[in-house]
Amino acid sequence: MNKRKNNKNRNQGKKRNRTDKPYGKQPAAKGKPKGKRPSNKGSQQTVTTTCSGFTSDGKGIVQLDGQEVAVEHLLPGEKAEILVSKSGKFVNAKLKRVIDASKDRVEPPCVYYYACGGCQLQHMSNDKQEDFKQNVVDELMKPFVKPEPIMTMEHPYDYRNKSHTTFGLNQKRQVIGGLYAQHSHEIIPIDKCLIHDPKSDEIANTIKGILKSSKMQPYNEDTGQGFLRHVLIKVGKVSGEIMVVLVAASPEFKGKKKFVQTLRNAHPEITTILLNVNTRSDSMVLGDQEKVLFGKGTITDTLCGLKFEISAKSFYQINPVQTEKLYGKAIEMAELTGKETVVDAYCGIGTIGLIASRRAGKVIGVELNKDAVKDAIRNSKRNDVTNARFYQGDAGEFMVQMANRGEKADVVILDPPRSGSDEAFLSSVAKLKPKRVVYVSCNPETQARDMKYLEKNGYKVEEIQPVDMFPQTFHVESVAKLVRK
Ligand SMILES: C[S@@+](CC[C@H](N)C(=O)[O-])C[C@H]1O[C@@H](n2cnc3c(N)ncnc32)[C@H](O)[C@@H]1O
Repeated sequence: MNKRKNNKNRNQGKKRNRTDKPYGKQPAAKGKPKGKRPSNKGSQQTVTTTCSGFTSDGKGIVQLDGQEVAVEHLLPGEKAEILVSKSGKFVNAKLKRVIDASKDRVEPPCVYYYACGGCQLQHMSNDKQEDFKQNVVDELMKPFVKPEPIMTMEHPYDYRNKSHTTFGLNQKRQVIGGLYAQHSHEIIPIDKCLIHDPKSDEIANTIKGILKSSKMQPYNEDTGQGFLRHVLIKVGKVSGEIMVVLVAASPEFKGKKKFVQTLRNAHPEITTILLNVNTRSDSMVLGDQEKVLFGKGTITDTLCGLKFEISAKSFYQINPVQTEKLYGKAIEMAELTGKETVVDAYCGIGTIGLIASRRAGKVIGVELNKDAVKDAIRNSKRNDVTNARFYQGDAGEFMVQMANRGEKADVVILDPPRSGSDEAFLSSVAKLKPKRVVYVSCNPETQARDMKYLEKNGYKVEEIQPVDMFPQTFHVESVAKLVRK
């Protein structure tokens, strides 16, 4: 397995010694007068306690009045002062000061870490992150088999091929761009995110500069005024192709020509620019309306030796280095001999199915997103694949129809969203009786739930492989092989 024990990356070697000083720029320490020891203050109270374990999202657990409470940025075994506030039955606890630090604590390499919330584990050494994720998967998979050691990443930074920057005005009405703070719509101005592809941050900073020097205003969610909401950037890590999607509140793009020209002059490496119009008030980044301003409107990248065209609205795995390991394992678990009929459910742009097609008799892909299905069909042509068909629709309904028609599937590979699959899909798998099911998941919790259903309905989990697709965050990917009993 790819262990990163010898990894000399940014936060290795910066472990702190045990000390009673506060650590880094912890959020709870912000704005508090140094050295002052607050005690009871209204419903707030400072408590000294010791962390007993982790929650599944990487927070520390402390016991308060017999109740388990989660504290961000606290590590098991650490003694700390925490600020506790109570409102009815609801207890909120924030880390104020670490008194006795864990050997696993490191200085977070990102200066925005405590304000941003996009990453949750940067205060842990890479080895500890690995242990934490392994334990999360081991714990969830206890009813099945012992998971394999997690596949980690040599350089667990700069991996995201997709970035998303939000623009707004600060209190001085200056243009800012960055990420939303956790659980809020407050923009944290950020110039560089350590898990983004560095090129995408350079481009986002250029766009911020163009906004500052033009009359274009960022969109204001409260007033509904302004134009530019977000910028989505997708980078083909192998091809070097770059897509910039300007997400605006209206299709009226004044100064469009000049904006596009200025951006292209600054970044000739951009291969396509799109305008996406999002008039919605929910948290969806992209709206339905899309217009290509420059280039072909898609980018292409290479994964596992095949070329894939990717649209703005299609899903594409965000960490291609780890995706190759994940897909390699999924294909190995499928045990294809060249004859099998394979279902690639929740197939996105067809990546897994097209890679499997080289060793299968026939591939049937199903996906809800229309643009992704178009990409999948184009991708099968682009790679001269003649034994794959892709269909648009709900995977559950599609499988019900397949089962009702008495169709055959030897292997079902599924890779649903975080919410997991559904009973329609899983009960149809049980009816179709494929020899093997390969379940790829970005949420082992829903994966375990669905595998429990499959175990009750004729399958046995034989192998589980966790993969760290999202270093520095609490998220973990898992791929499992189930065989017909
Ligand atoms: C985690 S992604 C996996 C995509 C692809 N397998 C890959 O590796 O790139 C999940 C995909 O499921 C699609 N999806 C979500 N709900 C769906 C449903 N009910 N039926 C079919 N596809 C769905 C999403 O659009 C997305 O493309």
